[in-house]
Amino acid sequence: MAPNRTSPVIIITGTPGTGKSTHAQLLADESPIPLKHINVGKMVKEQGLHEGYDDEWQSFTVDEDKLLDELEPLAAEGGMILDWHTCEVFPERWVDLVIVLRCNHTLLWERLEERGYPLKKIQENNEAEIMNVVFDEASEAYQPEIVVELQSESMEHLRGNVDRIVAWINNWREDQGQRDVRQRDNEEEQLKSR
Ligand SMILES: Nc1ncnc2c1ncn2[C@@H]1O[C@H](COP(=O)(O)OP(=O)(O)O)[C@@H](O)[C@H]1O
Repeated sequence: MAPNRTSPVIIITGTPGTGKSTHAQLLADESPIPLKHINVGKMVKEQGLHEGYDDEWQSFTVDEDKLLDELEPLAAEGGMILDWHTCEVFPERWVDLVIVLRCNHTLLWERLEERGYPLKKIQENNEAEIMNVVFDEASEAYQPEIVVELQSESMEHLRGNVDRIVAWINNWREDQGQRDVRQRDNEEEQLKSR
């Protein structure tokens, strides 16, 4: 956790179609403190943070250095939801909570088909979901206690997940407040003992 952040940085990740943007938007609307929803894929495209378009995969090849430079000041400030299908590029020091959304693969297939993805892209993503690719990546990149897996198959899941994250934000603020008080007390003690 960065020492001076007054608002957390939350990653919402998962295979495409698991519900990242839907969760991030609702969370941004309902969070007790302002959180900026950053759809990283959209940002890469709109701000040209890429090395070109890959026709085979129908997606942009991300320039990670450019992306991280762009996000660094926002991460330092805090108060942000990073919505992306991958997460291990973000430095550990940036991140307070990682939500990995999960979805039954039959349902995921339908969602991606509805989105008009080519068959190859649907198959690739479906396989990634079955093989736990995003969860494994998140678990390798961050401390296990900040990585939380949540099902995203129904509106009840969506509602419950956002409520849980809001409760987590309230706890985080409380912990942060207590830490600030302890830090102030320590500083006062040190001044007195000089
Ligand atoms: N928990 C959920 N219950 C029902 N439908 C959902 C849920 N999460 C997402 N969806 C639907 O699935 C589709 C993909 O969601 P989206 O948020 O765009 O996924 P992602 O950002 O992970 O690609 C959308 O049509 C959305 O309405």
